[in-house]
Amino acid sequence: MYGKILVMTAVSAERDAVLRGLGENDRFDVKLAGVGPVAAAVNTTTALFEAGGYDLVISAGIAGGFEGRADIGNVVVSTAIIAADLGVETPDGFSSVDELGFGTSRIGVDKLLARRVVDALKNSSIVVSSGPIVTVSTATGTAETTAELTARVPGVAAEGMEGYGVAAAAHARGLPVLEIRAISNRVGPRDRSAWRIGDALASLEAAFARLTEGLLS
Ligand SMILES: O=C(O)c1cccc(C(=O)CC[C@H]2O[C@@H](n3cnc4c(=O)[nH]cnc43)[C@H](O)[C@@H]2O)c1
Repeated sequence: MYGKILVMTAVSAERDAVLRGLGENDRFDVKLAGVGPVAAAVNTTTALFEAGGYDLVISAGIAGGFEGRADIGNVVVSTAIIAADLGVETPDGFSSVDELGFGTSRIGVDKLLARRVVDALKNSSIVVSSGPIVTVSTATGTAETTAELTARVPGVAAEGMEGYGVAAAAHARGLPVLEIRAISNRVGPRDRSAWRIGDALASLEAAFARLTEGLLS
């Protein structure tokens, strides 16, 4: 289905987990995006210029999961990639760039592709769900922001810091994009002691070990 696939992860621990999952597979390149949407957009653009011929770009890594949508250790496959803090604050609340007429904060995902990946992951021990994944420049750390995001983005499942940057770079080259995140923590009041990065990296590895079925068959 897809020939050559570029996977962008923020940090090397995520890249190594993805590579362990993929094993020997020369159809995937896994490169570092850096942390945050700007670094991700710049580094994805560079990767796409350095080596052409990609058919699909994937933003992958760990993420926060929204309560009731994705628990720690679960994997989330994006149905949309949304820059949740791209806009302005007004006395009446947040207004997105879409509402302001300055562009779009939402990059769509091929629904059939997302479904194929979810189905491939479901045939394993991985607990997988799908839904919008938001990208933020400042990770959520309060109940108030969590509630606001949940109200503003119906069905939001996970929060990361790179997806929209990777997606914008792919979109600019006319390439399809997907975000796949393994949950390390719950989105909400900051509690570093509750983070389970090891569990999330193990899920990320397991997901990429299964992924080839959904993408390449
Ligand atoms: O120290 C903290 O309280 C803290 C809270 C949220 C995120 C961080 C990071 O350092 C995240 C960096 C990295 O991990 C991804 N990630 C993981 N969980 C989340 C999250 O709940 N919200 C946003 N991003 C998250 C992110 O994509 C970055 O690559 C520290």
